[in-house]
Amino acid sequence: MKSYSIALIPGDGIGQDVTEAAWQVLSTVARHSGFTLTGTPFPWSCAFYKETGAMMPADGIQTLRRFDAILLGAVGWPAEVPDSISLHGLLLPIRKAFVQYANIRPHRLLPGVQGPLRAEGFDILCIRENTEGEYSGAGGRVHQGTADEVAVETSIFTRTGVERILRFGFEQARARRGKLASVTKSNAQKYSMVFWDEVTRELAAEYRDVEVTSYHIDAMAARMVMAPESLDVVVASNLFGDILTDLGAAIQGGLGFAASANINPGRSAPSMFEPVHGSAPDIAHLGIANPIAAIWSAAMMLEHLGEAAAAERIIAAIAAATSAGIGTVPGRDSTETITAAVLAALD
Ligand SMILES: NC(=O)c1ccc[n+]([C@@H]2O[C@H](COP(=O)([O-])OP(=O)(O)OC[C@H]3O[C@@H](n4cnc5c(N)ncnc54)[C@H](O)[C@@H]3O)[C@@H](O)[C@H]2O)c1
Ligand SMILES: O=C(O)[C@H](O)[C@@H](O)C(=O)O
Ligand SMILES: [K+]
Ligand SMILES: [Mn+2]
Repeated sequence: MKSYSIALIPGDGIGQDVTEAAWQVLSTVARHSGFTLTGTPFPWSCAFYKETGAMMPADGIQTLRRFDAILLGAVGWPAEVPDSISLHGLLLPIRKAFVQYANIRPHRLLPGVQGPLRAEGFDILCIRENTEGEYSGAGGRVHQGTADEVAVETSIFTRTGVERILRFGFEQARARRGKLASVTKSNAQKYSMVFWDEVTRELAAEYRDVEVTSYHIDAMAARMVMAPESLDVVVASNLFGDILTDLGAAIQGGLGFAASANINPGRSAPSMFEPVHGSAPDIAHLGIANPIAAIWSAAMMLEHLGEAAAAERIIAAIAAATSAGIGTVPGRDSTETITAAVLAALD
């Protein structure tokens, strides 16, 4: 029997609630599908930071490397640890060290879910560059606390990084409806984003079957609201992709529905699967977090591991639950009720 070893990092706040739900679903689907999953939990989080002074141990990356995949909840507890420390201490080092350069985030309405838009038939795949750009962490501060204070933070765009994410986008578009939207702000950012547009045009010559259009980020934000059906695959830099995918989550009914996969396409290291949302301190441990985003992310993990049929079973079970009206009204159904409905649909 095939067996997969999964590193579980529930993290903070509702990350813990939804990872528990996703693991229940994974365990059930594995039982029905003829493979085994072994989960090894890691308590790396803001609480761990408070105890040890680090978000993960010094050999954390080395420890994770031997797993087939990582399932993560959310990282951040801003009341106690600055977000810049928690993000740069756990999530970003994993994405970078494991070359998870493609952050894939699907945005579509599940059956029974009423989004805020009149549009219903959209099916967007956002692909966010996940290792460099605005998240490079290159910068510094001088004269801190004085009137002469200076803060600099430089975006870094490399040909390797830009080309590989665009190529990934073209490939996804080719496998879907053949349309790629490349998002920049090359009117204002005249070096990095002009470079991104140039590489887009270079690759377009190789992918003549894909219809590629370049948009500015501001226009894309409006388009996702006004004409989401006009979009297929959307590829963007790290920060632009981050922002657009919370917008994507909003048009699909909320952050409780938005799944994501941090993929290492070359498979030289494990990929990581997590909902788009954060630790939601406002609802943490109240038992009302929507686990669907995390469960959908778990399905993306199975698909990546080669268990496509089991992944489809999970997506179908989520759809069965939402079709029956479970989890479709924000805040109404408990995490437990929604999880139970998905589990029941798997049986
Ligand atoms: N990838 C990650 O781990 C990740 C992502 C985003 C934010 N964060 C961190 O999480 C913390 C909180 O950030 P934030 O408040 O900006 O964003 P957030 O995504 O945690 O929450 C935004 C809003 O959406 C709601 N929400 C989010 N997920 C939900 C769910 N599953 N069900 C129901 N409602 C849900 C929250 O209650 C909140 O009102 C910060 O520390 C931030 O840095 C981490
Ligand atoms: O990448 C980020 O900015 C955060 O982890 C989070 O907002 C996300 O979208 O993953
Ligand atoms: K998350
Ligand atoms: Mn985000």
